[in-house]
Amino acid sequence: MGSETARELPKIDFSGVEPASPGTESWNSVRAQVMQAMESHGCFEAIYPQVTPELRESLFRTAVKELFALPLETKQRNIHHKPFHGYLGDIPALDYYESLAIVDAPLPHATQSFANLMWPETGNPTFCETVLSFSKKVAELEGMARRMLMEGLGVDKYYEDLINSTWYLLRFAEYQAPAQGEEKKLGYVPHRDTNMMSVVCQLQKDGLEVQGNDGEWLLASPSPISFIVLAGNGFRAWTNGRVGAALHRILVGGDVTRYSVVLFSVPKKDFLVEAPPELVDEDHPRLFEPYYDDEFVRFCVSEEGTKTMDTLGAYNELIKARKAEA
Ligand SMILES: O=C(O)CCC(=O)C(=O)O
Ligand SMILES: [Fe+2]
Repeated sequence: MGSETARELPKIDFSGVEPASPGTESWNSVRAQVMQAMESHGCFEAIYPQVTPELRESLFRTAVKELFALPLETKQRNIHHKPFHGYLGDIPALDYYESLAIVDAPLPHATQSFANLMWPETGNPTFCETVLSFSKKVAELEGMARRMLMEGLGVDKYYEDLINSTWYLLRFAEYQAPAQGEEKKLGYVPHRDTNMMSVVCQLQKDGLEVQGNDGEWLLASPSPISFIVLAGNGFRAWTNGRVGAALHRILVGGDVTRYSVVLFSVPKKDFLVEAPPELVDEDHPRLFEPYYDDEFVRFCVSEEGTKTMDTLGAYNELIKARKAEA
């Protein structure tokens, strides 16, 4: 016994907790599970029926479908100056992958201007309504998980500051099925997210895999009411390594095209990612030099950054070397 259970991601039920309920018994019990899962795996599966299966269905069957069916030139209007914040397609090593992103998705004007760009004649009100209610609810889940972790680490006094210093990016991705009969292919290379936390929603059961501590890949298999919550390098740095960033990848196989919608919490441009003093002491020396997310992302897409699996570690060495030179 045990071994099969241990191969699954920790599963945590958020159905009884609400953003306004810190301190309740159910909040505290979920918080203990979140702490344990994040410290051991850097991720967990969240059961979260607050996003109903109906909302998920309309997101994937209507909004996402309509979006990817647009002509390539239209999708390419989704431009953003920061790498990985706009349209992505035709990327070497990501042969099956295409994606679009909305910066500040939970804000009505941001989703509306994205829709105006994609559907200039109508602004697609149904798309906006679905995407807005989805991203607002998922942002609440991210906020609760982040708050619980901060409480668990004794640094929740920074919660409001941190929420005000991050914004949300919503990314829609399509992974083409490889030719029929072929074996599974890498849809997205193994990586750790650069941002604070990511919440993955997928319609199909498989695709996303997370590396366990023993190096084995664990298949995430969320249900129609669950999500995968992953800690990224931003949160790893901010928590001085108390929370590890989950290494993950996407495998695609069979003849079903995979779709995902992921909400990322991202440090704002002027926010210095730096562990608070409460998380640094003799037993926990400071692991990472303070940095700005934009510069870290630029490093991650550079030749040097793409050569390493531990982007944060390599970037940190670079900052230290630059400081020593100065
Ligand atoms: O598409 C997914 O499910 C996740 C992709 C991913 O890991 C990412 O965009 O960082
Ligand atoms: Fe990722």
